Amino acid sequence: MGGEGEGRLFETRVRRGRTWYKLYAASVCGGVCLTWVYRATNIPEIGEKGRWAWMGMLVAELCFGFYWVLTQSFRWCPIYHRTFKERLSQKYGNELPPVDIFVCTADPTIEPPVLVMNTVLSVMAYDYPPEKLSIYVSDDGASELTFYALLEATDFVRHWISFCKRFNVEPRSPAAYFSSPEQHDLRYASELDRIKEMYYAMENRIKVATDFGRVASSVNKQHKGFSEWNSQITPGNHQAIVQILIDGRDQNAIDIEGNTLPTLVYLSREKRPRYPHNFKAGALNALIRVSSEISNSPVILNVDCDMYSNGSESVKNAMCFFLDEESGQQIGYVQFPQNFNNLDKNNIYGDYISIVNEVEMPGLGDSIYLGTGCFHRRESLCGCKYSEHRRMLRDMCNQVKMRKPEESTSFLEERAKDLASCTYEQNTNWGKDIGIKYGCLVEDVVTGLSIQMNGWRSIYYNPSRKGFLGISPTTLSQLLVQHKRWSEGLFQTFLSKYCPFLYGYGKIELRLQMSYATYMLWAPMSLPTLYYVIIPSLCLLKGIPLYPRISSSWFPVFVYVIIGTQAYSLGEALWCQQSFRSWWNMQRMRLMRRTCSYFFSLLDTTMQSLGLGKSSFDITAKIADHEALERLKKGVMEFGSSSPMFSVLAAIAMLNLLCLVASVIMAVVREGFKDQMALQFLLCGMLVMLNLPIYHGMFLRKDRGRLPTFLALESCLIAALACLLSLY
Ligand SMILES: O=c1ccn([C@@H]2O[C@H](COP(=O)(O)OP(=O)(O)O[C@H]3O[C@H](CO)[C@@H](O)[C@H](O)[C@H]3O)[C@@H](O)[C@H]2O)c(=O)[nH]1
Ligand SMILES: [Mn+2]
Repeated sequence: MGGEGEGRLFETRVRRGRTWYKLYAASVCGGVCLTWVYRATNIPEIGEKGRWAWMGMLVAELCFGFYWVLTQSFRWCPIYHRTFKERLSQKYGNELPPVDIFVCTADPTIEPPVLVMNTVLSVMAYDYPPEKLSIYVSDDGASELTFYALLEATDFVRHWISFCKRFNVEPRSPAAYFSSPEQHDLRYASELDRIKEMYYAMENRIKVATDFGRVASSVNKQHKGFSEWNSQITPGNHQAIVQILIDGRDQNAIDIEGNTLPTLVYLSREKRPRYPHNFKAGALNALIRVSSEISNSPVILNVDCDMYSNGSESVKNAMCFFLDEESGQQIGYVQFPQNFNNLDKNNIYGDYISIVNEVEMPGLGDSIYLGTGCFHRRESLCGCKYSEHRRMLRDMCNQVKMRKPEESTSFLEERAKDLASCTYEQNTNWGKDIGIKYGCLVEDVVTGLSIQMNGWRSIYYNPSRKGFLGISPTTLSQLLVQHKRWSEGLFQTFLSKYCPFLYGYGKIELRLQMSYATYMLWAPMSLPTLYYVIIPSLCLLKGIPLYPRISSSWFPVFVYVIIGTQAYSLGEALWCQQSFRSWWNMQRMRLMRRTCSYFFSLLDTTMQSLGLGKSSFDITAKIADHEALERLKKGVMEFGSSSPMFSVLAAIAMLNLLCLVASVIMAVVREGFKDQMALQFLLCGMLVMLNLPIYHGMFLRKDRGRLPTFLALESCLIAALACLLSLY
């Protein structure tokens, strides 16, 4: 898309070394085909032992093979973008288009107001003309504590913005900056102390209120906005609340150096029990409408409340794409990667975001919309088709917020409330053709896909300084629940009219269709995985061979496929600056996600298609208790609660342990080691190794994060029963 040339604001490069990769991929592909041939030609005769098990293996391996082909879409032709910010300032100076920034929050207990406020402060301090920034906070929790935190921020930000700009500090979330190891410059030590003190005093006031559960009555009088809260308000039942906390058009809204401040708006859309609120998608759509009334900027950035801005140049970077004269017109959105600042160094929860960011996403050509850290052109989000666009973005560069005489702040607020009412969307196309799509747990992915279908291109941009940092789950059950929600949403999308192969056919590249499908098929891939972690082990116990013997000429084929794919994935992890241990943990978590999250989401999807049950958006917690954090630091997995998912995990772990131990005993006591069992033995052994933290959590640990005792008993029982049943 981007290219050489003086005037270009960005360039696009293709990664080198692809020929080697293609040779490798072709050889693995050949290997996989050969394993299929072996399976198909060696099925035991009718009446022979293991005929069914064998056929199941064939089906599972066919699934794995096809899935592997899908994953090649990422690796075939990865591209990278680079922006030229100097040229942007040469060309446009401060004449840049205005930007609306949306921050979503939904629950003051699991998303603490201080966290939300830090995210808001970080985006208010962007290195961008402040009069062109408007920040909108959507609070689905309708919490006066969140409102209070923002109110506090309106004062602090006057100092913070000028501090950031004078000393060019990064990152610009105060909490993150004060705790970052980045060397603070001694030249401004006294200023730093002063602003730190101011921040912590404010943080303390907010925390006191948060602990108390509501704001003090003295604070209550400080702002008219508090009058919206009365004892009847609950998150699910309240009127629309819109408060313009800072009006950028107001002459008095200035920082301590006299520069204009960005606009800041608090919004809590109306909610009533009888009206579906459509979770985050509904919140974003209300934001789109409310912002169109107040600032109506042509570019929109949306972030989750935990995703603070870590790089103050992100807006300018995004503009390099939108304002590029050759291809900028067609770009519908620019997605920055998700990154996390709370990953432990051993990576016990096998976070693979680095692989996604460095390897998979660059391979798409375009980008998937990931729900946070994404800049949209307003038109693309509002359902306009690419060819229909009229105004060029660069013509909007001079658009500044002008106060029309009749538009007082309270007048705007009243108008905005109508747009945020729960009846507004009735009999409209909101959630269908306009705005974020409804009815899907991964509203972001579907919305991105439909923007691409409307003819817009998209950019995945991964700068070396990470643009955004958020919080990833810190307990195993949080993580599994989050993945369940994703895989459920993704699979439902695959089954819906948005299936990339049908919906996207002829409209987006095959490679992109395949990449979408790779994620959307997580849920059904749980079945072959479950088969593979149960049946070969049971067959090992029973003495039914499922793989070629060591002396067979098929043996090297299997070994090549196994070692080839594993070594490659290790190489990829190392290339992404992960350690061996981190890679090993990723393998474990991949297994757990597949056998638990994906399996449960498959079950739920099936139930729903039978008309039983309904999916819900379980918000990911952004806090953890102190003890649990200590364990995380030590690299110990947190089980804690007893979720049904853990029963499956534990049962599979016990089953493999039993099969391994029993087969070792039998080999020693009875017939000696059979060489046709070698690969099965290896597989079972590997599974036991991967499951070590589960045995540890069941039998050895005493802390509160261990697996509950009854779960240990239950899993032993199930595993023993399965073994006995398979023997007879
Ligand atoms: O009714 C709701 C539910 C959630 N949210 C907000 O949505 C964001 C994402 O929720 P979170 O529970 O943190 O989701 P994640 O597990 O982090 O979700 C990832 O996946 C989602 C799609 O499932 C995307 O929308 C998110 O941007 C992406 O970070 C948060 O800011 C929430 O406050 C709302 O505003 N209203
Ligand atoms: Mn999140």
